[in-house]
Amino acid sequence: MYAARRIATGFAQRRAFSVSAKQSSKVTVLGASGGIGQPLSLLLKLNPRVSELALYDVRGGPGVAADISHINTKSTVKGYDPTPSGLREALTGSEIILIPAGVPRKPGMTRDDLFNTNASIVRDLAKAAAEAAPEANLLIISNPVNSTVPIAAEVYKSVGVYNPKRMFGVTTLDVVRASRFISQLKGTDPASENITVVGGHSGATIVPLLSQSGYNLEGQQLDDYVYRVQFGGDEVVKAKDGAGSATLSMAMAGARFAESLLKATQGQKGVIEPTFVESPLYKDQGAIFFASNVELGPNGVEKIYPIGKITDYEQKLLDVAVKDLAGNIKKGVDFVKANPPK
Ligand SMILES: NC(=O)C1=CN([C@@H]2O[C@H](COP(=O)(O)OP(=O)(O)OC[C@H]3O[C@@H](n4cnc5c(N)ncnc54)[C@H](O)[C@@H]3O)[C@@H](O)[C@H]2O)C=CC1
Ligand SMILES: O=C([O-])CC(=O)C(=O)O
Repeated sequence: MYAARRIATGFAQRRAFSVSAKQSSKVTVLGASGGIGQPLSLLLKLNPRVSELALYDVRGGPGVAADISHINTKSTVKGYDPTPSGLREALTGSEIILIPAGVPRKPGMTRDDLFNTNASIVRDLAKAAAEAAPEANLLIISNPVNSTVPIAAEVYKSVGVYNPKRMFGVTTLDVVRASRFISQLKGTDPASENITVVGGHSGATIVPLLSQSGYNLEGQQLDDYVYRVQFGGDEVVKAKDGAGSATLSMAMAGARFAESLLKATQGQKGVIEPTFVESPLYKDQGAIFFASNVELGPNGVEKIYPIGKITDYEQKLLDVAVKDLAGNIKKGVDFVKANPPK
């Protein structure tokens, strides 16, 4: 299965790789019993780069861990009780912390409608992570990502341990969708597609840069493609009809991003993934965080790539995205200022 996933990873390093640096890593999932948390934990258990898997949730963490622990791969798996000490133990010594904790959308909702519930969940989990594992890489999946990442950053600042190189919003699903959708239009192999998607992770803030992959869709076909990438999440929300949003494709995307980070922390060079990080690219317009291609390294963010050459059409999309993003980011920052973690 992992071999198949590696092939499906557009950014995968294709050359043979001999692991030179450390090969063991503790990975923690907060929200491990959820729709994303369970398949994500399963995929992490199948990843030989993970040596220890810590599963925490406000309900059901130990059960999911017991189940996954029977899979015959080497890593150890432990579920933790939903107590402050359980959370602390799950986090201590962790190198990568993934947070898919929080409520998903129902039809008719935007991701921003999740803010009221998920902002405080992410704030409190980020506080625990900042205290128990300040050096770990924090990968935030909980929506609205455009605001939850700034929330976590503010919390880390309040604890005095913020390192922008180690805080990531997971936007990989947008790239996965962009690659799949173009392959459906063009009859290509989706595993070979590598569409750059920049901006943020909701609606108009998601900007696929199709021209950079040499594609030249026009008119309605281009509009439809862009809309599908921007609102791909809504397709799933509508189809699930009240039972949540994307979970399985998100688990794949989260596992892919974690795998890339593990490769980079374990010594591999040239690992590039798009991700939402503190970024200089549109800082002057208030978008302190921005998703673009990022080279990962042993210390997290190694290099943030510039946007590069884009069409006028893409520039217009980008202008809208940056404006929306600035508002989403400010909302997250203001939330922590008004409601600091306890
Ligand atoms: N970044 C992205 O591309 C995507 C993000 N998402 C987001 O991921 C989040 C999770 O989605 P699902 O897994 O479908 O939801 P879910 O409701 O199935 O699972 C969420 C889990 O979080 C747990 N939880 C809630 N509060 C917690 C806390 N304080 N500590 C630990 N665990 C806690 C719940 O018990 C539950 O098991 C949502 O906010 C959703 O919008 C979903 C798809 C894609
Ligand atoms: O649409 C949602 O609410 C979940 C999500 O972020 C996605 O599927 O991209």
